[in-house]
Amino acid sequence: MTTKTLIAPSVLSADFSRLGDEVEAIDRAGADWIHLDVMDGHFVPNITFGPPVIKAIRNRTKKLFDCHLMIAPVDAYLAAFADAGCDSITVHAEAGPHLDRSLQAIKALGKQAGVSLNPSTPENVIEYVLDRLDLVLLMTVNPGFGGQAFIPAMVDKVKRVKAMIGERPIRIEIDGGVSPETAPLVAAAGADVLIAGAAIFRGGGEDAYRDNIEAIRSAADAARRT
Ligand SMILES: O=C(CO)[C@@H](O)[C@H](O)COP(=O)(O)O
Repeated sequence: MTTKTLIAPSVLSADFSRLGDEVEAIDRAGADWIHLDVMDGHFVPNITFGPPVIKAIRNRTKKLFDCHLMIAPVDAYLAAFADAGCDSITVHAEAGPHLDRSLQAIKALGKQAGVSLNPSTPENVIEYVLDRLDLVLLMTVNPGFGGQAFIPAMVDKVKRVKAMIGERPIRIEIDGGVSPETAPLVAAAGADVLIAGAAIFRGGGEDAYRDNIEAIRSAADAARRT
């Protein structure tokens, strides 16, 4: 959809003891969006943070807060995440029970609506909700943890989703194992937004984050041009 690849650092790999400072650092380092991984210890085998933490860091940047809800059930919590300052809210198709209802609720809250698919979930589950979507987040690792290896079979899925979307203004986001080595694969297949945690939050500071963001972006943009 976009001509330039957008980079969304996942704060899952940030230093949580200095989360507000880390958000400011990735903002200054060139992040396009700030990716927030919310995990409940039920839908995924890890627990992170919820609306109070998001609200506490909201005033540290003006960049888009891209909220990825790995929680089930989800509908009862959508308003709290909207109120906390999330700009886009993505729910998992697998979290259920009613994906179409969840997407309608997100739009009614005035937020961008996204759906995420685990690696094993076929893309056809989004066929009948495409017209409610602003983004599709394709997991390229199994959700729950940062620093896992990219699953190469997902490149074909990116191509299939790109074809399904057609001319609709829906962004494809990629999440898991994104690095300068894997970014070209998904960018060439049709990805618009690359989420990365471990590959950005290494080196421990703003200058390293800037280099890491630029390395992913330039590798992706070069692949898009070829
Ligand atoms: O949603 C998730 C994990 O469930 C991701 O956002 C990861 O946090 C990406 O981390 P890296 O694989 O880039 O380290």
